[in-house]
Amino acid sequence: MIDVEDLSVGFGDVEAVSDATLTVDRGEIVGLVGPNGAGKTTLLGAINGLVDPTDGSVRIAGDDVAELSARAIARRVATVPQETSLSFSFPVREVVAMGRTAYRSRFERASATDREHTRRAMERTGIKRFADRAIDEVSGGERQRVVLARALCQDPEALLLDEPTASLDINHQVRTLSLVREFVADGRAALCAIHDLSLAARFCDRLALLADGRVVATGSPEAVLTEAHVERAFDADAAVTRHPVTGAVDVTATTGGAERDSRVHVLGGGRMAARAIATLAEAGFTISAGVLPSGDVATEAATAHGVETVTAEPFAPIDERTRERAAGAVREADVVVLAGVAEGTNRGLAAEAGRVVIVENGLSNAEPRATTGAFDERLRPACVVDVERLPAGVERAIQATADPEQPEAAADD
Ligand SMILES: Nc1ncnc2c1ncn2[C@@H]1O[C@H](COP(=O)(O)OP(=O)(O)OP(=O)(O)O)[C@@H](O)[C@H]1O
Repeated sequence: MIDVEDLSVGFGDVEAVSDATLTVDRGEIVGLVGPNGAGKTTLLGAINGLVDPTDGSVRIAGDDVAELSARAIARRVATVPQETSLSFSFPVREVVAMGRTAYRSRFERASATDREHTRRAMERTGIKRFADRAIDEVSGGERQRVVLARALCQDPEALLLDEPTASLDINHQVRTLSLVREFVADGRAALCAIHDLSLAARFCDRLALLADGRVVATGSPEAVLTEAHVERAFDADAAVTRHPVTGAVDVTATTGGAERDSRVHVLGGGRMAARAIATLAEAGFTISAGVLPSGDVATEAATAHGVETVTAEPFAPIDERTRERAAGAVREADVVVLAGVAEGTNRGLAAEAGRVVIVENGLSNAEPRATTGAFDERLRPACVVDVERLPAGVERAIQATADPEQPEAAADD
């Protein structure tokens, strides 16, 4: 159904996907697993024709994607993207109905079939309750289900899903993947990038493990999720067992000793920074933080975890001595985590840091995603984290801080 052959995709000097070969047959879900930056999103982008390969080919049901129009691709493949923030404010119902645009001309009215597909997609994803609300007035997890409904409404032959469960509670994670199972049951196919290896093992028929743009293993979850594969691909210690309830392969990453020596400096503030501090502290890292506003939840979390913190009065100008103390901690850190939206001094400090990981509504290790205000372009080069060198434990702990529901309000300095 989906045939990817010797596919390579490059962005300038970066070869994001190298010589990847992969098939997804009718009736199966294939899980695409691998560390951040492995090339999963890029591979999905090449399959739905959004990204041009530098080499190789992609066929959907025998048709070469490079030779299909966008509309023809949309009738065959629907994508549930990782980034679900939509920059307009249509009602949920209309967002779902947009899945039908591949089937009619721009000014044509929705047919009875279109309406029936829209209704069924909303029913299956359980979003009817808020169908009349604006898309920017629903939570992150609800929005993710709306985007899945839009893809189902498109009635495609194949679904491409990029982290479809990332913002979902445990109930909706299982429901969503069960829906994908139902989707493939009648001979369609799904390829799903997914970070939760245990969920992947439970719901996918086969897995493809990607690392550094290459497919390093394919096969059954048991064959792919071995300790050796996981440790090599993710640079993490892993324990592979069987889940006591589901019986599926269960992967638990453990923090290796060397990672604990890393110094992490947290900039920003608010709940997101508080969670970054708590998770990193629990993972055993040496942490410093600030400049944080005194009285802020992040400052409270820092105090509770005995973190060395530079604080200043909220909204007051930051004096040079305070800034210099924070700058000293930033210089000493191996990794700087920008959690929540940092303005002014903190943004300047981040711009001076060698390696910065931005934590916002999810982790971005490569492309900075600012949720409010303009993004300071000076930060961009600093944000392209060298994944090879980023201690795996830092990355995992940071990911655990991602708040799926609420983009964090700015904690100004
Ligand atoms: N538009 C782009 N320009 C330059 N480099 C890019 C671009 N998009 C992705 N990359 C790079 O390509 C590589 C693969 O990125 P990709 O987003 O496909 O990884 P991923 O496996 O989906 O990661 P994640 O798990 O973090 O979502 C990374 O090194 C990334 O920095």
